Amino acid sequence: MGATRKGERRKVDRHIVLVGMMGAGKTAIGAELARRLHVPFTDSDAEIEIAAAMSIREIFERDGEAFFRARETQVLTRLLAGRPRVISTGGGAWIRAENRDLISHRAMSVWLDCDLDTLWHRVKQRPTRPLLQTEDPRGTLARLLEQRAPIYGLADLTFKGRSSDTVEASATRLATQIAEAAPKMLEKR
Ligand SMILES: Nc1ncnc2c1ncn2[C@@H]1O[C@H](COP(=O)(O)OP(=O)(O)O)[C@@H](O)[C@H]1O
Ligand SMILES: O=C(O)C1=C[C@@H](OP(=O)(O)O)[C@@H](O)[C@H](O)C1
Ligand SMILES: [Mg+2]
Repeated sequence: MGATRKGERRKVDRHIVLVGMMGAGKTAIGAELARRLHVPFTDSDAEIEIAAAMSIREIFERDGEAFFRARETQVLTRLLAGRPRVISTGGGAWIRAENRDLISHRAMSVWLDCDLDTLWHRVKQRPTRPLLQTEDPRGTLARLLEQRAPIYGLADLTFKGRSSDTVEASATRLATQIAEAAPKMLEKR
């Protein structure tokens, strides 16, 4: 059960899975959206880190990306089998066809679509993303965005981020957009 506003109880009968590029705000907006809908929130990267007792960066360094991707699919499988929640994925999760199939069966997928400048502004300070530890991280981000955008576009819903919005404002707008797109899923009790 959930509520978008005080006194407005809703039932959430499917997972909501956020996909999109690094820095799009999946982790930040996902947590806020879950609070609003009164459902649990899980970030798949955080789950992988807890299970491995290592940071994403350490996992990439020690075991490589292929190992990380296998753990990511395992974690998503487990989370999707549970009760409805908001799940924020890592930016590469939706790119794997196997994960898209898993997610599509059990969830509404939402692409947090953001322009390159906004993404870069948000990720450039933080050394936590191993894929951006390159000579030209902005160029890497641009290339990944170009390659991945058509695949993110396969998500059930596209949410256009605005650089001027706060996380809270984005979560409010996203909750409204989801309710409009899937009124049955967020039915008022
Ligand atoms: N409108 C906004 N939407 C999303 N994130 C925002 C916004 N404004 C500022 N931020 C900040 O940008 C960062 C987004 O990073 P994060 O949520 O980790 O993205 P992702 O999980 O998609 O890589 C966070 O630090 C968040 O607080
Ligand atoms: O785009 C990607 O392939 C990745 C995105 C990261 O998550 P965020 O999108 O939450 O930064 C994390 O899963 C890992 O560094 C790989
Ligand atoms: Mg994240």
